[in-house]
Amino acid sequence: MTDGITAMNNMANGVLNAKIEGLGTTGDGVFYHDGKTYFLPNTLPGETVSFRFTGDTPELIEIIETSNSRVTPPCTLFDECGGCSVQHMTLPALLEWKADRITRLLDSVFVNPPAPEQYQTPPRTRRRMDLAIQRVTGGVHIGLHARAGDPIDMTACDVLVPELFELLTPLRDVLSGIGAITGRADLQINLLDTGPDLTLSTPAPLTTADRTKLAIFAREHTIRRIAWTPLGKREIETVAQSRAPYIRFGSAEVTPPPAAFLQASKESEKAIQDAVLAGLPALNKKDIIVELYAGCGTLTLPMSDKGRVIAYEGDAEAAASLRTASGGRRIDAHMRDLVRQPLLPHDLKTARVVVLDPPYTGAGPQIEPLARSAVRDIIYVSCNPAALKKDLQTLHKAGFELISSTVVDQFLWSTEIETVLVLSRDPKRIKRENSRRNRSAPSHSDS
Ligand SMILES: C[S@@+](CC[C@H](N)C(=O)[O-])C[C@H]1O[C@@H](n2cnc3c(N)ncnc32)[C@H](O)[C@@H]1O
Repeated sequence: MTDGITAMNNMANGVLNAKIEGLGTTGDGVFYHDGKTYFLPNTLPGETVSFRFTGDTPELIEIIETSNSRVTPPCTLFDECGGCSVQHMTLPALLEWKADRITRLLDSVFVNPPAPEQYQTPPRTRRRMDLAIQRVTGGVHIGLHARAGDPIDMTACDVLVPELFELLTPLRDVLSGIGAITGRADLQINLLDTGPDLTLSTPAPLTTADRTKLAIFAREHTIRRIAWTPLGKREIETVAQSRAPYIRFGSAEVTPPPAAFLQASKESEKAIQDAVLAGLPALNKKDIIVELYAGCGTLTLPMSDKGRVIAYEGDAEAAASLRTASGGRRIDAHMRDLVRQPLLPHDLKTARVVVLDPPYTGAGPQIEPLARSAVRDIIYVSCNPAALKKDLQTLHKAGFELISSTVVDQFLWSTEIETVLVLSRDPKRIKRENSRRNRSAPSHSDS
């Protein structure tokens, strides 16, 4: 037995027992044996299991003691389709696990950080999905890329918003007749305020007949836009458009480019926007908010009611769509690659606050100049705890403390974690926040 962990060797036939001690970043149960860490899919913290090694890989035989957090996965395709790695866990327990992971991360960077607020998007609210299309005898299957091997046809889904799930049936029909789908293809679906927005990527070019079929499909299903790209390339062509599709951010209507980045659900988008707006320092309308990685304006447009936003985004089309929607508002939208050309401390001189929402890899070369700048307040929206930790360490070294954080579970039944962090190195704000926390902490006499 090692590491104080239970890995109880017992019986004949190489059968061993182990206690699951945690959940790994991909959702597999973690146990320790002979000084090594092992992962067992479909097991949960606190469970006692029996397993056997095949080579160096443990294989689950039986769950001997079941966790209270275990439930029967609601979806009939769980374990097959490649999504939802932890549907055998209750949603409250999963949110608690996510919050705990962020708590431990924050504890490793800050001294006595405040506990995170928590938000979880409801089931069947996912409005953005990248789907794999596979030609099969007699038609196509539509499923997830995440699955190893061919996609499983998505005949059930507790994640996707019903309007998009219901569209899969007619989509199978029309895509079966598309000649350009000669093998594996790709379909990005975004649900905008004007309805579904589709981007199809195919291995062969669309024929004239394909284009006609897609245009008829768009008309019959009131889909405002269908775009097309050659598989693996970025040249996007609109093949059907009745009117400009749009999504509302704040009071503005934005027409995003095809396959644009959107937060996973309308509900989680609001939770993120609310956490960002609540975390802004007191501003007057002339104050400058510098926003990095602005996308099409999810945060930009609501923030422009609070101050003047100077927004930077690396994708030219996203930046252009934000610029078009910004007309008449206090927003300057710029296309800029912040890896190749990060903003330097002197570019940030006028910023009252910086809001950043970087991609999965984190802020990379942008974080050092941000830390060296004179900016006092930062709001960091993160979709990757590992990248976040690295960036927070740099910011903490430069004097930033954590004012508050919010964990947003927007990818249900997965281990993905979105977090909004409010940071400051303004001594007055830090002091105010500490006093507020001390006042609201339960005193000993309350207990
Ligand atoms: C997580 S998304 C956030 C977008 C937006 N804040 C939102 O909530 O919709 C990250 C954004 O960073 C942009 N991005 C990725 N790499 C970049 C780079 N090197 N420079 C600037 N922007 C980049 C992506 O195009 C994407 O819009």
